Amino acid sequence: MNTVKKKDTFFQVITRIIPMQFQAAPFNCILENILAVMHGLSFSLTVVATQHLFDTISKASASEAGFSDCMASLFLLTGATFGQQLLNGIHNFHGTGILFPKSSGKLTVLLHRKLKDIDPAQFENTDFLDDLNKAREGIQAIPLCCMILFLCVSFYGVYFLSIGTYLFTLKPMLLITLLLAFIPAILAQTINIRVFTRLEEQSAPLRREHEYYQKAICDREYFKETRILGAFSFFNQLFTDTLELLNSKIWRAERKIALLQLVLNITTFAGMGTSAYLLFTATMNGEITVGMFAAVFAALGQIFDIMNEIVSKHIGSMNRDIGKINNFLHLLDMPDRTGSLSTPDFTKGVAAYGISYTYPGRENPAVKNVSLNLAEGETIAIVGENGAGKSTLVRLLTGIYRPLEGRVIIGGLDTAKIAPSSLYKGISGVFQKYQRYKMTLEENVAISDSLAKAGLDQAESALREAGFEKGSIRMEDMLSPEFGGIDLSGGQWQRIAIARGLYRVNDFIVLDEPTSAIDPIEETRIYKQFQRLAEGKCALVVTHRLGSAKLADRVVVLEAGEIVDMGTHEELLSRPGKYADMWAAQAQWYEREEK
Ligand SMILES: Nc1ncnc2c1ncn2[C@@H]1O[C@H](COP(=O)(O)OP(=O)(O)OP(=O)(O)O)[C@@H](O)[C@H]1O
Repeated sequence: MNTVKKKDTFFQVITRIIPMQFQAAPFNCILENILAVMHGLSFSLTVVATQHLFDTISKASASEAGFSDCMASLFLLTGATFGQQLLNGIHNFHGTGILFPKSSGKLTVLLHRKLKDIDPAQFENTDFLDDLNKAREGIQAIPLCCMILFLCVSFYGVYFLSIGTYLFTLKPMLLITLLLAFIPAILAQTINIRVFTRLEEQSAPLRREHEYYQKAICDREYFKETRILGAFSFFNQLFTDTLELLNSKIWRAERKIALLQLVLNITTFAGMGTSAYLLFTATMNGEITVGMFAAVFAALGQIFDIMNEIVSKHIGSMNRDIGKINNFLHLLDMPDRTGSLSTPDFTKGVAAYGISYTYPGRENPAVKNVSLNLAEGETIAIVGENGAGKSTLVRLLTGIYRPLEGRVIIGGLDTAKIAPSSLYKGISGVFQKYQRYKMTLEENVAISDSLAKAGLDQAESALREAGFEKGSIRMEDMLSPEFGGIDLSGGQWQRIAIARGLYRVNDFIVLDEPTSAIDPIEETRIYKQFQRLAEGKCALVVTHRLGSAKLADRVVVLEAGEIVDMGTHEELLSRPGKYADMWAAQAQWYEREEK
C-alpha cells in the first residue's frame, strides 16, 4: 500500500499551484498583482523624484533655479515617499491579512475533500499518516509561495525593470555589476531545496510522534490516566527526547543554510562597494549629474536590500516550501477509492466469498479465507476472542475496507467496483471506537443521517430505544465541558452512539460491540431491542457476551481470522468447541435473568 513518490520539478510545481491559488481567491489574486505593480513603480518614482530634488538644489546653488522650484521638487519627493509607504501598507495587509487566510482555508477544504475519497484502509498505513502530516504543512506553503511568485513578477519585476532601465541609461556597467553580485548567492540558494526537502522528510514521522506525546500529557482524554498512573515523567521524557532529536535535525539544516547566507553577504558587500566606486568615478568624470549620483547612491542600499530580500528570504523560503508543496500535491495525486454509482438492493443480502485481509506492516492476515452469507431479515452474531478478526471482518462486510483476496457483495454490488458513497447508502453501524461529538445531544444522534432531517421526535425515540435515560438532560444541551456544556458517563455515551446508529435510515445495520461499558444483562436488553428494530433487515452484531449472540439467527465463531464454527446458538451448544467453552465460562452472567 506504500505510495511511490513522484517529485514534481520546481516548474511543474508552480504551474500547478498558481491556477490553484487563482481558483481559491480569483479577485484577491488579481488585486494582489495590481497592488504589487503600483508598489514596484512607486519605488522607482521615489528615485526619480530624489534625482529631481538634488538637481534642482544644485541648479539653485548656481542661481539657475528658484526657491519655488526647490519646494515643488521637495513636494514631489514627499508625495512619492508617502505614496510608496501607503502602498506598502495596503499591499502587505492585503497579502498577509486577506489573500493568505482566504486561500489557505480553501486549500484545507480541498485536502478534506480529497481525504473523503481516499481509501479508508490508507488510514491504517503509517506512510500515509506521515504523508498527511507533511501535506498539512503544504497548505500554508502554497499561498506563501504564490505570493512570493506574484511579488517576483509584479513587484520586483516592475521595480527592477524600471530601475534597471534608469541605471542602464546612466551607466550600463552599473547594472551589470549589480546583477553579477547576485549570481553566486542565487546558486547557493538552490542548495537549500535539497537541505529542506530532506529535513521535511526526516522530521514528519518524528513530529507526529512528538505531537502524540504532547497529547498524552495535556489532552483532556489522556490527562486523568496519565496522572493516576504517574506516567507524566514517562511521556515527558519521550516528549523531550523527540523534541531534542527534531531540534538537532533542524539545527543541522539551519547551520548549512547559515553558512550559505555568509557567502551571500560577502558577495553582496563586494557588489555594493564596486557599484559605489563606479558611481563615484562617473560623477567625478562628469558622466552623471550630482542629482543622479545622490538618487542612485541613496537607492543603492535599497536595491541591495531588495535583492537580498529576494535571494535570501524569498528564494530561500520558496525552496523550503517546494518540498512541503510537493507533499501536498503528492497527496492530491493519490488515487481515490472510486467506482461506479449504483444502489444496493438489500433483498439480495450480503455475501463474502473467500475473503482475506492483511493490515499494512503485518505478516499474518487479520481475516483469512472467510465465506459468509447474510440473508435479508437475518441477524448474524460474530463471536471470538480478542484479536480474532471480528472488527476487521465487519469493516470488510460493510465495504469500508476492500478485501485483498476474494469478493464482498453488498446488496448485489461488488465492493471492489462500486463507489463508497453508493455502498454506504442504506448501511448504519455503531463501532467499538465510536465518537463523542462535542455537540448537543440532538446533534450527537442526528449527525448519523444529516440529510434525512428526521427531526427531534425520531432522535428522542432512538435514544429511548438505546435505553438512554435523559433525566434532566435536554436535547439542546451541549455535551462537552470544553464548550461550556456537560459530560456524560461512559455507558451514557455508548447508548448515544447506539441511538445514532438506530436513527440512521438503513437496510443493513451493524453493532460492533459498542456496549463494553454496559453490564451484560442490560447489553442483552439493548440487543433484544436492536433485534426488534433490525427485523426484515440484514444485521451483524459483534460481541464477546454470548447472552447477546444467542439472540441472533446464526452465530459465526472466529479464531485467528478464520471461521471455525457456524450455526444457531443451540446447534453450537450441542457440540463441543470454542462456543460451548465460552458459554460455560459466561453462563453465570445470565443466571439472574433466566431465574
Ligand atoms: N490498524 C491495524 N493495523 C495493524 N494490525 C491491526 C490493525 N487493526 C487490527 N489489527 C490486527 O488485526 C487482528 C484482528 O483485529 P480485530 O480488531 O479485527 O480483532 P477483534 O476480534 O475485533 O478484536 P477485539 O475483540 O479485541 O476487538 C489483530 O491481530 C490486530 O492486532
